[in-house]
Parts: sequence; C-alpha cells; structure tokens
Amino acid sequence: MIEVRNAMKTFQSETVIRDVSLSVRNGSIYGLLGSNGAGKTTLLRMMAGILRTNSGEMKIDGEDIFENNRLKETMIFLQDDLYFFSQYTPKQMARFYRETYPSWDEERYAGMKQSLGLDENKKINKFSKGMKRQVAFWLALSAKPEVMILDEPFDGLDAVVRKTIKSMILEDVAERSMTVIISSHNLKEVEDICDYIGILHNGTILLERDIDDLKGEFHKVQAAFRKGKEPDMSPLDVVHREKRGSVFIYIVRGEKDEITSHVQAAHPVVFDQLSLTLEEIFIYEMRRVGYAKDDII
Ligand SMILES: Nc1ncnc2c1ncn2[C@@H]1O[C@H](COP(=O)(O)OP(=O)(O)OP(=O)(O)O)[C@@H](O)[C@H]1O
Repeated sequence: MIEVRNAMKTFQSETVIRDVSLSVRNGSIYGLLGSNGAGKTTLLRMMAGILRTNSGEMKIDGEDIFENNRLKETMIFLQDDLYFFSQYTPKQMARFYRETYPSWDEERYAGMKQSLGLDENKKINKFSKGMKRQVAFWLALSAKPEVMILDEPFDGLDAVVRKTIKSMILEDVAERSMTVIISSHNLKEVEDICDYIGILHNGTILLERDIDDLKGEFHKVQAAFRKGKEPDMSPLDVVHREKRGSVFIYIVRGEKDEITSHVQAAHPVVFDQLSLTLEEIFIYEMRRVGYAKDDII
C-alpha cells in the first residue's frame, strides 16, 4: 500500500502540493489526472522518493520512501522527459538494471527484445523519441518492479507498441500484484487501464474514487418534451442543466433507474440516458472549480 498523508511541497515561496492525502492499494492501477501545472509530476517525484516533502508522510507498506535504497530496488519511475545514459546501449543499460533490481527477469528482457525488434547494441541517443520510450519500458518491465510510477508514459508510442506494453502492465498487475500509478492527459487511456483515479488541481486532490463507482454515480440525460414543457426536475440531484434547441441535457447524480423513471413519467418525446465518460467527469469537475468555463459537456 502506498500512503500519502498531508503532503506539502513548496518551491521557493510557491506551494505546489498542499495537504495531499491519498492511498494506492497493492495490485491496483491509480490514474493521477489534473490540469496543466496542477502538481502531478511534483507529486510523482515525491512518491518516487526523489523529492523530499516539506511536511507530511510518503510511505510504502509503512516505510518512508524518501532516499530509501531498499524500496528503490523495488520501484521504477518513468519520467516525462526520459533521462537516460544516452551514450549507452540498451544492452549496457540492462547490465546496470540487472545489478540494481534483484527481480530482474532475463527471459522477459530477451522476449521483449524480439517483440520490440530493437537493436540492443545501438546507442540510445541514436534512437527516435518513441523508440527511446520503448527502451525505457523494455528495461522497466524486465526489472519486474513491485511499484511502477509512470508520468505521461505512452506519449510518442505507436498504437501497436502501446497495446503490447499496456497488456504487459496489466499482466504484471494481475499475476504478481504490481502497483501502478499513471499520470496522463489521455483520459481514454486512463479509463481503459486504471481502476482508481485521483484528480489534482492547484496542488490539492479534488476527487478520488474507484472508476466504476464514479462512472455509475453520474448520468447524462438528453430529453425533449412535448411543446418544450420541461418537467419539475427538483426531486433529482441535477448538477448541470443546459438546453440545446429543443433538447434538454442534464448531468444527474444518483441511481440510474430512479432517474429513468422520473424522466419517463413526463412522457418525453426523446429520451436518452448515458454514463459519463471519464473525460466528461473530468471537465465537469474542472468547471465546478472554475477552471473550465464554457458549456463543454
Ligand atoms: N523545480 C521546480 N522549481 C520551482 N517550481 C517548480 C519546480 N518543479 C515544478 N514547479 C512548479 O510546480 C507547479 C506544478 O508543476 P508540475 O510539473 O508538478 O505540474 P504538472 O501537473 O505535472 O503539469 P503538466 O500537466 O503541465 O505537466 C508548476 O507551477 C511548476 O512551475
């Protein structure tokens, strides 16, 4: 279990992370979402033990993360801008990883060499941007860490490699309870892979929830009524309402059946009820805090 309790981080006089608490269960995939500059990378660097918190706690299974060498042997942090010993080849890097990570898996390294088809004797700085990211995953997945922290991990990867890597991550989560934290702006991807999400804004967590519970909690209703006569919606928890032509669009929090029967009772001429996508929930939450201003849902 990764536990963050009341974490604060200040750079010079700017507070970037304020009183953040969250927990990530072993064997789960946690998606960290947020606006630009929200503090995601900073929080991930703190969780990876690279940055010290000003106050608060960062622990894995009860042990402090910061500068903890034993824990570092069990975790991998793939940064947004990949830092590599770029004069080295994947083969030379593999030697370094083999010595650093006790759980290094030679068989997986060889298997991925075949499936990715990369030359292990070519200097990393000679690879393309996407290929460098492939090398990073090649090494990271071969190290078989207990915890993987990924900052915008799939940027620049083609669809085929993306799928291969995502299935390997899911396999490691299912088979050996690897714990994964992913920060990404690609909400479709987060929705596909993560089971838990946290939304960070201005250094604080706005919302943290199991993704299925979250999606089951909000519903989008589109309805049109005879002569444009809108029924009384006040018995429902309508968190957003807008009108486009003759169609009313509502975002309603609550039980799907209850919402359906309330709207159906008004005999709508058009009625459609959909779950919100993660992107819509994210935009709705951002509107709630004044970040997104237009009616964009
Ligand atoms: N080393 C640093 N020194 C000073 N300020 C920093 C430093 N690192 C980050 N910041 C500031 O912290 C804030 C959060 O930055 P961070 O990179 O964590 O955001 P982010 O959520 O990852 O953003 P993005 O989605 O745009 O990548 C920004 O205002 C940034 O300028």
